[in-house]
Amino acid sequence: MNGNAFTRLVDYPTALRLVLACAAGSARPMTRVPLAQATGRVAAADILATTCRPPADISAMDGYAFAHDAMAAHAPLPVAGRTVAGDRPEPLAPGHARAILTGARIPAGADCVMAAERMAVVGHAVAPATPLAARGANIRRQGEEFATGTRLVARGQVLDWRHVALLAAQGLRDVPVTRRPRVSVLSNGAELAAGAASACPDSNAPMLASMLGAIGARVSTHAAPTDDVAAQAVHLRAAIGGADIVVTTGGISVGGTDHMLDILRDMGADVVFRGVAIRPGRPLTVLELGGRTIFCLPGNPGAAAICALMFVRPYLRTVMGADTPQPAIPATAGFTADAPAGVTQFIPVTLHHGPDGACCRRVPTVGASDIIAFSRADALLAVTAENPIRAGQVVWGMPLS
Ligand SMILES: Nc1nc2c(c(=O)[nH]1)N[C@H]1C(S)=C(S)[C@@H](COP(=O)(O)OP(=O)(O)OC[C@H]3O[C@@H](n4cnc5c(N)ncnc54)[C@H](O)[C@@H]3O)O[C@H]1N2
Ligand code: MOO
Repeated sequence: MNGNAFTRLVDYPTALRLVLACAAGSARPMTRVPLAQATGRVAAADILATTCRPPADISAMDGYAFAHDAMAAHAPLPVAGRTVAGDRPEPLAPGHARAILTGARIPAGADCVMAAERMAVVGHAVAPATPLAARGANIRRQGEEFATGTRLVARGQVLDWRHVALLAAQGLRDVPVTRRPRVSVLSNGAELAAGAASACPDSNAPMLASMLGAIGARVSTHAAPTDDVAAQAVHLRAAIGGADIVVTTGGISVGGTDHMLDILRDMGADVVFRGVAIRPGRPLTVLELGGRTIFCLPGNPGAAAICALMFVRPYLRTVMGADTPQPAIPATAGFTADAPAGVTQFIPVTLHHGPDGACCRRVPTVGASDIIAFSRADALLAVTAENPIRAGQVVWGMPLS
């Protein structure tokens, strides 16, 4: 044992608040990316419409445009020309109709469109075959969808196909986004050395690279496959160099080979908190060093996953400027669960379609070392002594992917 015992655990809400406070001081600078690469990136500025939509009055139908009064009084009207999408049409000659296609600008002088299948063609003229449509019918008015100056995308929006469509329709080719934070992931422990007597493949680094890369981080992975303090310090320094954020796993508990905290303290890091009242994941320790936040996650893969999901992921979203919260999914609990006093317990669940909407079932887990439970689960639930889960109650699942 060493002098790094978990003497003052912070509770989960406090730990999350402290982590997000660290993130608040390190907002990312801006860059521009082509729309095709914008999915998952965070808008770095509000984007306002430079043109309204539709940009002019346009036809909603393939058919005929005409002046309502003229058609009411003098049908059939002779057809003069055709207007298609992309044209700038000549004004309509008085007393005439114009063949028009969907999306085409309405010629000046026309104030009504009827679909072709509702019109009778009489020689070179057209007349309604059904009751005459109302004045203004089948015309999409200029700006009816949005006006010039409308905010199309808010700063902090996580971009997806919906925003890509909107921005592309404005003729934009790229979009201002926050830069991707560089995250160094470092796995610690002599058991990770290929030649170890009882070698343990490193699953934490690939897991974290996958999880954090998926939300936009640029992740590099490092290994300190040793329990030697000096050697671990060398690997840690290499991981810190060039990174905005460092995430280590292993070597953060109180065992004789758990050196991360001592090494970081020797480097001058300030401890933000040491240990959180969560299960699994209690050893999570967060420090700040030279403007970087350093997350020391427990080595147990299940515990490392929970700490990354519940702390590193929201931290990165905040650093990237995302202001939309991670969506949570409501579901009816199909089970009962309690937690000990003073602890937030995270339990994996599956989500199903039930008779009254989504319902969830508990996934069996052997605890912090478990790596298969998450692959069978869809979401995590938080349980406390004050907020136990009772069968039939609506709970909010935090998605795992
Ligand atoms: N006396 C105490 N012992 C422990 C405590 C405690 O409070 N007092 N806390 C326990 C808890 S909770 C956890 S979680 C673990 C965390 O310990 P460490 O963060 O120091 O992790 P290690 O001991 O290095 O490794 C734990 C476990 O995970 C495996 N591991 C490590 N790295 C990887 C990796 N990259 N890929 C896959 N698996 C990895 C490692 O082989 C160990 O089996 O401490 C408890 N002990
Ligand atoms: O809290 Mo540890 O992370 O359970 O095994």
